[in-house]
Amino acid sequence: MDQPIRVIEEKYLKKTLKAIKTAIAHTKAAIKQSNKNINDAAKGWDDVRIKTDTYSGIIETAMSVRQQQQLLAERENSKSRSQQRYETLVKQIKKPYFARIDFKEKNGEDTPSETIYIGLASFSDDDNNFLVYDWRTPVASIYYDGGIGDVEYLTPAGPQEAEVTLKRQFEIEDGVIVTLFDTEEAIGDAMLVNALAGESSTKMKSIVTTIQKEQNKIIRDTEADLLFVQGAAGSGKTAAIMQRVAYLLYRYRGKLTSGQVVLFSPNQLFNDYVDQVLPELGEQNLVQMTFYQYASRRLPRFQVENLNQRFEDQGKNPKIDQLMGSLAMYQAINTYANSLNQGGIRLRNLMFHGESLIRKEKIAEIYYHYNQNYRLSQRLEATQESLMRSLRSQVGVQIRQDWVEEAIENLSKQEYDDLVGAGRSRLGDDQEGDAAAKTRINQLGQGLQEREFSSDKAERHFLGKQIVTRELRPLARKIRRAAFLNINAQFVDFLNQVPDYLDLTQFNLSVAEWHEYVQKVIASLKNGEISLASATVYLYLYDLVTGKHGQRDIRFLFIDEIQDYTPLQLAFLKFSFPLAKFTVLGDLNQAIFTHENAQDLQDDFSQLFDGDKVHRVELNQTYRSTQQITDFTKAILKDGQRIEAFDRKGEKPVIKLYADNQEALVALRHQLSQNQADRESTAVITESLADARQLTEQLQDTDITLIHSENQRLVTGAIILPSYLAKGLEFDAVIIWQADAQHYHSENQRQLLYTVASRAMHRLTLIGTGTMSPLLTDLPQDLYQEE
Ligand SMILES: Nc1ncnc2c1ncn2[C@@H]1O[C@H](COP(=O)(O)OP(=O)(O)OP(=O)(O)O)[C@@H](O)[C@H]1O
Repeated sequence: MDQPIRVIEEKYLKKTLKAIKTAIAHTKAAIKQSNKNINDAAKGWDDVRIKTDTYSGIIETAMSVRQQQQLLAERENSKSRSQQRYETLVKQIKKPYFARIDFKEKNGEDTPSETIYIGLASFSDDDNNFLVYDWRTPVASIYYDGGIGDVEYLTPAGPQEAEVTLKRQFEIEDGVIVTLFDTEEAIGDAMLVNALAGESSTKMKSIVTTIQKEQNKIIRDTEADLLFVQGAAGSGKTAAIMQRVAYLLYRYRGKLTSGQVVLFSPNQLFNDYVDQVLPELGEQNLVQMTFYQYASRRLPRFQVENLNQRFEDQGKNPKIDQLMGSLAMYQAINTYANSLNQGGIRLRNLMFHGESLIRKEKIAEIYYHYNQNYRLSQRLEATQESLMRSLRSQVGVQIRQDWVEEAIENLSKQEYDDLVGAGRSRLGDDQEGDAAAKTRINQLGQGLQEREFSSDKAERHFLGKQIVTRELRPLARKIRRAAFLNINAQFVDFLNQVPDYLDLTQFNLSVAEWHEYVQKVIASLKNGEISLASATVYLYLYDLVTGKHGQRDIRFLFIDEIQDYTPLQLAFLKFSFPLAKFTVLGDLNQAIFTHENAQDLQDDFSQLFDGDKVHRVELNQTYRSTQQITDFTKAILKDGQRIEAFDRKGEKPVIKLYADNQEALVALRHQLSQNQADRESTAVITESLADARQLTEQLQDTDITLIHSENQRLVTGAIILPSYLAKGLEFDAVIIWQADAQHYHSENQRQLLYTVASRAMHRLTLIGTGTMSPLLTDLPQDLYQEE
């Protein structure tokens, strides 16, 4: 029986490979032709005649330059399309598909059975026969959603029922079928076991061949405005969202580009870890950033609190942390900003040559003389226009001032030439083809000639005007950038007024405690430092005052490790990306920053969306770790019962406690060599960065790399890293350093311990001194070995 199946399949593969080969040859020829077309088009530059004598000549020149540019762009586009296709085909010829399904559509009629093959991308031959279907096509969903029998899958026209009669999985390497087997399940366990058997790597891989049904739901959801995924550590949240991005880019191809999809990730290391998945799936990478980067980029004058500082500082005043990140704070900012329509805007004088040219009182008068119905953004815009008018009228005033006379006297030859036009850049010099440049050329006439003046007075007037305009330009820029708003003062004013805008007692805070905190914030602002919590308040207030509406071009926003965000941060992101559909993923049990507050997060955030458009998916099956490690880590949690381990056997986690640090270090060295001998790549995870640094010192003579900053690269081989940098990553073997009562003693660290322990795929060792951490003493003893 086996033989004929293999023969049939080999025949189909041969036919497919042959067609792909032909397509490769065609595409190669197309690329060659495109290159030739581009060269031909480039020659067209020789025919573009530059005429600058007359205005119509200039326009004619600009038009032919533009035409020429368009022609080239079209040909470049066509080349890059062919090149992309070529790259896909080259991948396809190695592994054209990974599955086959035979099914009948159930639509009341007696439809014939269909066979389709599923691969990374679709492939059709010259006669438009689809030999392979992209895994993202609606029909391919059948493969992921069920076993043999009836399945329902979603098409753009609505749900469709089908009866599946065969599911076959393939492993094809370099165009050769290595294995093939039929399965009755959704995704055969054998395939999954195989996929999970590999070793950890510094780069995440795609899971396209073994996507699970629950994950498929996440990947293909296009209805939700907010898709909330709660999933245990290692349940494939990150893997699923990378697939989802690839799916969305396919589903909305032509309308959606990878630049319109943004992922907020826990740290830079994580960005580095996942950056191969999309290229592997034949798509371009999305925009990835951390909240810290987002805030820092927008606040270049401040040193925003980084991951390490945030980790070390947390919990100093949990009540304040909770208040600063709450939705009550979000509301307070809204109400406060609204009140600025009546009064209270903080402004700066507009300074010119060391004196205030337009005083802030005057600006305030302008700002508030507009209609009551004006919104803050309109008020600001109208004020800017009015200030620009005042500035323009200043030209006539300033031109008569002594400083202008002096400036004219002191002009060097070069400055003079610059002002009167000689040596100024001309159309084409800087590729600038805008109307202003054309007009300038038109006015200046041809060549590097100087302007002629009818009299000394006219010359003086001309020069004076040029000088004053030049000097006033920075001020004009300030007005356009609304730099007359004193946003620092506004922020502090808001903080001072917080007790009037929200109920401090709800957060168990007294007014005195609050003001003490505000003083600290002011002191750090003076040092140019701002916490992440304050930065969020600051930016939101700034956006409301300046009437910013966020980035409207972003269509999909992903937030990984959402439990580390505050409700305010999320509300702010919703405001900042108003047209984006949100996919947020997290594990409330891994809340290493927000702790128990994370539990309310889901509800808080959902409030901001239309209830019908909020979808929730829970992933409880874990894939990363062996059964023994998952059973151990889930027992660390108080309510980890729902987490299900994947049936993959391994060693039990080992807890090793020693009398002193010296002995513990000896054991650590021993474990490191053992792991190395067993080819298990190891991460030694410490609680803090200081601990990681100290340990690295102590292991100086060992081949081990300290990962101290998120901007580093992950390397192969043994590494040491602090807990907060391990988020989202995984390693063959993990050693938790100082896993003892002295270091992991507080209930607050339970989630941290769970997070770090759940990074291990095959081997978990906990090494400490003294007594066992109280977070572990309650664990059933059969879940671990003690040494
Ligand atoms: N369907 C699947 N097929 C094969 N491997 C899978 C599948 N789902 C998840 N995995 C693997 O399981 C591991 C954990 O996945 P991932 O990192 O996405 O989990 P996570 O939920 O984001 O975890 P954490 O919250 O701990 O960061 C990865 O190695 C991933 O490739």
